[in-house]
Amino acid sequence: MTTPIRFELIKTCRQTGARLGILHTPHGSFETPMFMPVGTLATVKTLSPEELKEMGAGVILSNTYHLWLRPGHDIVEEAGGLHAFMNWDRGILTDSGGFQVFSLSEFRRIEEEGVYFRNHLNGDKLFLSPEKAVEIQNALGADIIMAFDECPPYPATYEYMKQSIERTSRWAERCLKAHRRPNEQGLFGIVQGGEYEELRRQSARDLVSLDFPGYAVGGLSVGEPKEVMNRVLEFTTPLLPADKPRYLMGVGSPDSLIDGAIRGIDMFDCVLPTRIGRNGTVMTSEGRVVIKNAQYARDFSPLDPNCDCYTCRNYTRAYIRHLIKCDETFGIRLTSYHNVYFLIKLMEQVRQAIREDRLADFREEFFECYGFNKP
Ligand SMILES: CCNc1nc2cc3[nH]c(NC)nc3cc2c(=O)[nH]1
Repeated sequence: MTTPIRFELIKTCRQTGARLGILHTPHGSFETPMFMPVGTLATVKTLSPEELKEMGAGVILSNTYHLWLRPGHDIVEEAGGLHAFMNWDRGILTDSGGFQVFSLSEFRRIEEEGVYFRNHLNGDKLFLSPEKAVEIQNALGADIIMAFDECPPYPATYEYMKQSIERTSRWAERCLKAHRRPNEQGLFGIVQGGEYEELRRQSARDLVSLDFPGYAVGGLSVGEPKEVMNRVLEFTTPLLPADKPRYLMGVGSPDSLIDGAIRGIDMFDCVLPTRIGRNGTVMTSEGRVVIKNAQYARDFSPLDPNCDCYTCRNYTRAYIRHLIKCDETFGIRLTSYHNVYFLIKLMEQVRQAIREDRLADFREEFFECYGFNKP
């Protein structure tokens, strides 16, 4: 079977072990480590495909659960798939809906066959199974689709986690069997196991034996301390094939992106840049700026003096503060544009540091400048 997703390992950073790679997809090839902007409802909120392209976005995410409910995967399929529907001709990854079921719907019942829960919009009873999640993603047509898994809450007992990962492995096999378009869409397995090394090993062993074209590390960025995430990555990524892409779901903040790349992660996604952008918080090379603060009322400097994005080249903190205070839509467009640009450019700097075998030095400099604590 010709897999549509291929990971090309270019080099490994001598200082940290981080990887520089190229992710080849049916909609283009993109360097890794990469940050993938999230476009839950088939749009990266407030930004156009042209703006995403000009800032260098390669792969963006859309959300199976949400698109299943609205507009319905049948309408997207009729449009010719997500790329045609949203006029995006680069890479698209869809998640499988599992996470939303666990995070959006308080009522739910998990059975072997799948999950029973309620539509978060109107309370209707719903059912998602590995087969249904793959059917929806086959209709949406993303280049990378995700297995249907359970992302247990943090913390979870060893006993609960063990039976959960064993079911997630059985679900992963059912996803592979249900996948109708393996030559056009790469199905990634999701490793679970919480903070338990033995369970991460068991989950990774099960999934690697099924030979997926790529693997995600799931069950993280769910409220655990950063040290726990880093420790889990340290003993999980080495269990995954070096010639396959590794995707850390739901991450993240600038420091977590750097620390994840150092621990062998190639792909990241997070709603952070557009979500905090909508309430007027921006990431800058000197730390976070909450633009509504009175201190910026007469500050005619750019959001970030070291940024060359459209927002920072053309508008001042005072002006953007004014727009946000007045609830002017253009304001959140400017903050969202800058935040997505910031993370995409951060990954460019990470890739350059890997080329120069100095990612640990870069981490030091960035943390110093950004104001993160050292360890
Ligand atoms: C593809 C659906 N499955 C799936 N999505 C996830 C999405 C996440 N998003 C975050 N933090 C914001 N952690 C996540 C974990 C998972 C996970 O373990 N599984």
